[in-house]
Amino acid sequence: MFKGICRETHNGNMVTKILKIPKFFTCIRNFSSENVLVEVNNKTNTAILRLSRPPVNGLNLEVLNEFESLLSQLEQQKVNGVIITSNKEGILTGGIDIAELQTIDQRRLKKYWTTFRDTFLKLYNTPLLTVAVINGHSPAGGCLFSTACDYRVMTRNYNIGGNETQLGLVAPIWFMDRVADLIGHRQAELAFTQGKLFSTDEAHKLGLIDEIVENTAEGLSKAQIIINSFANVPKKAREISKRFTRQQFLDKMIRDTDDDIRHFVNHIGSNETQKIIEQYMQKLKSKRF
Ligand SMILES: CCCCCC/C=C\CC(=O)SCCNC(=O)CCNC(=O)[C@H](O)C(C)(C)COP(=O)(O)OP(=O)(O)OC[C@H]1O[C@@H](n2cnc3c(N)ncnc32)[C@H](O)[C@@H]1OP(=O)(O)O
Repeated sequence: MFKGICRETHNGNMVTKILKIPKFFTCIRNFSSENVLVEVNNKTNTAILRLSRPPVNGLNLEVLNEFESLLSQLEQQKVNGVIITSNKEGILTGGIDIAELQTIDQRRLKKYWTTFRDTFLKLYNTPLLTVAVINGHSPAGGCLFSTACDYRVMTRNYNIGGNETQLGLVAPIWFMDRVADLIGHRQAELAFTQGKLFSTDEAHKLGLIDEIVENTAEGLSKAQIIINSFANVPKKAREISKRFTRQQFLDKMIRDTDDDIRHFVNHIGSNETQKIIEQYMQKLKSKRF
């Protein structure tokens, strides 16, 4: 049995009823937050999590907190898989909401970066099967979060990669490590020193994404096929194998937590970097990049 909630009015009063829904009854249960929409298909027990924060799904503190909390809920519900995508075809996410970086308040920067790291770690470390359906541009933070998933499919004619160097910023070392895991050290070195954004085709050739699809609908059904392909794999063995293959990266990232946060706060909080960020924002607004 699944539990569902139904709200109705009786004699002018709003009452909430807990409904018991038989498992065989196919329906969708939604429990979206403000910026992240979630629907779980009761038949496949697969969740689709859609970023939904106009205009570019910028990763601000609220989006990160909501994302992390929804993923925890899906872990508790023991869904068979989670598909991560955008509600807006054309942009998975514009990465970090640059407004979050426009401050020299060290406490604020520390809070943001701690949350950013924790959200990434939650996704990287979840025992759930995760598939990114990259249905639009995915620069910087967008690319990073997709590398945390177990599988990536991407629609044609968009860009993905770590463009921080082009902005005059330096991507975190663990982002570089994660990309190197997928495309090899040499290609990652070239990509990050150039701040390179790859086309869908280039990303596929390098192994940054696993498959190319024509549109979101095809991406979602491909993701479901990937999730189904694990149906006969013993769950515990898969989860432990995932943990083992990711343990080394995880240990290093956790060991380096203090250094990484300190470096972020000093780097972003310096007047020099603030000027660079301000100039980039102006370029972005006047579309001169
Ligand atoms: C020690 C560790 C240090 C770590 C440092 C980590 C630093 C950075 C990591 C990041 O993630 S930085 C963000 C990097 N992201 C980008 O550079 C993406 C920039 N955006 C774009 O390329 C494009 O906007 C887009 C995502 C491809 C979408 O293009 P589109 O033409 O559809 O939309 P725009 O007109 O360009 O944008 C609409 C609107 O959104 C504003 N905007 C875009 N991206 C951001 C963003 N990341 N943060 C805040 N605001 C953003 C853009 O300025 C437009 O605003 P208005 O002009 O409409 O007000």
